[in-house]
Amino acid sequence: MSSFRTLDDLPAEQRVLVRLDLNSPVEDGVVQDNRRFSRHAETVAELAEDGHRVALMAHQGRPGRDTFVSLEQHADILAEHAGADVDFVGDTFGDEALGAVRGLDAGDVLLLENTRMTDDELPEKEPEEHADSDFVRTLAPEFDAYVNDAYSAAHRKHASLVGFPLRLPSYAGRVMETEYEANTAIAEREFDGDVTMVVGGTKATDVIGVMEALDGKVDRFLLGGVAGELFLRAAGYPVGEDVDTELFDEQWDANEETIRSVLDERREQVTLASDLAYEDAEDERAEVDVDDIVEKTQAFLDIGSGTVADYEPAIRDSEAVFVKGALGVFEDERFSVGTVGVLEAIADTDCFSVVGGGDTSRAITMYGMSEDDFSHVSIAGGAYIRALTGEPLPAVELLIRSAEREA
Ligand SMILES: Nc1ncnc2c1ncn2[C@@H]1O[C@H](COP(=O)(O)OP(=O)(O)OP(=O)(O)O)[C@@H](O)[C@H]1O
Ligand SMILES: O=C(O)[C@H](O)COP(=O)(O)O
Repeated sequence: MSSFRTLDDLPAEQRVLVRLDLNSPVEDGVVQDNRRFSRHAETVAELAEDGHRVALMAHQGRPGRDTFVSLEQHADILAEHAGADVDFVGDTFGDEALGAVRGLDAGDVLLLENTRMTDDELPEKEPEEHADSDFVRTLAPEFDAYVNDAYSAAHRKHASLVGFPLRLPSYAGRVMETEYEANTAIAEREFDGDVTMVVGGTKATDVIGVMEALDGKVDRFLLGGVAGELFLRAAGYPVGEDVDTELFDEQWDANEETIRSVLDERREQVTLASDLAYEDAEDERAEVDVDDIVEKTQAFLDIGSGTVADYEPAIRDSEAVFVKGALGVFEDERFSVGTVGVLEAIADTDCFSVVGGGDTSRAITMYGMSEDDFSHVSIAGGAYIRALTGEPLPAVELLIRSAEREA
């Protein structure tokens, strides 16, 4: 299906420059382990075991943010998952980095410093301009091949993602390969039965855009989270407004027209929550039917159990289910009923299933579900959204161009 080359095509004994996406939550300066490490570790271990000399590039945070830190801790976490040593050099492409790269032996792995610490990385430029930057022109001649495994950053036109494939024969890593195939399935594959999309989370603008773009590809949308409340508002219920939050009003203004047109044109495809959950005066979970809500006086933090029961048969009857966004604030166990109930219903079927979004996929681990019960659990956020809508990903395009050039 994909028209880029993969590690199966990589010649032996290469000096490989590999782009990973290890961008992670950072709490009080401590980098938090997550799925991105365990997934990329497989690509890294394979390259090392095959005897290549491996230099890794990755980014963390953005300049000016608390999460903008060195990759020193990332090297240790990655090493643990890969079961191999991962050396670290605190330099991106200066003399220190070049010295460490030249010192690599077969099977060695080295992580270079945060790519966003060089000024050449971040400007959104055309690939040709990036390929001409000092960063790319200095590092590329040290390598025989470039491997991009950073599917979750593939929507960015940054030097380490789009510059190197113009200078080196380029290949997709294992994460890139699997993510690409699973996430484009909704746009590319024909399913015999119904395709269902579960839509929730806080980024309503993103998911409403997906709903609009997937007209014709999805038979049924099951709604929750912020988008779910905005749709209820459009359907005439007194919800979907901010009460001590900043999640609703702005996104309502930005999306009201689209929401109304989706409801007007495709009402039968959109299933709205029939009940919602909130925190009562005793700090317990309480539920209310949407028909009984007179005024929104406090936040709704989950879909209700009646809604979960409505959604389960729809999931059971589906051929494919795609998830984007959690149906409630699942991080608080009291409000995990919707997200966990729907994920468990998906896990119980043998439909083709993809769970996307960094936050949402965390619920699988948090509540003891097994990743193996889903066809694919994506580690991508923005790139997943773009894949669902069929928008091309610049870094993937460059891998395809490299394959065409070398053919
Ligand atoms: N009703 C709600 N009110 C407030 N927050 C909610 C509600 N429902 C879900 N959430 C929150 O949505 C978050 C997940 O949504 P988000 O839009 O970030 O999606 P994601 O696709 O998982 O992540 P990302 O795109 O960041 O990788 C969860 O952390 C959850 O707490
Ligand atoms: O975490 C992500 O979604 C990717 O690494 C992209 O990061 P960015 O949004 O800071 O470019």
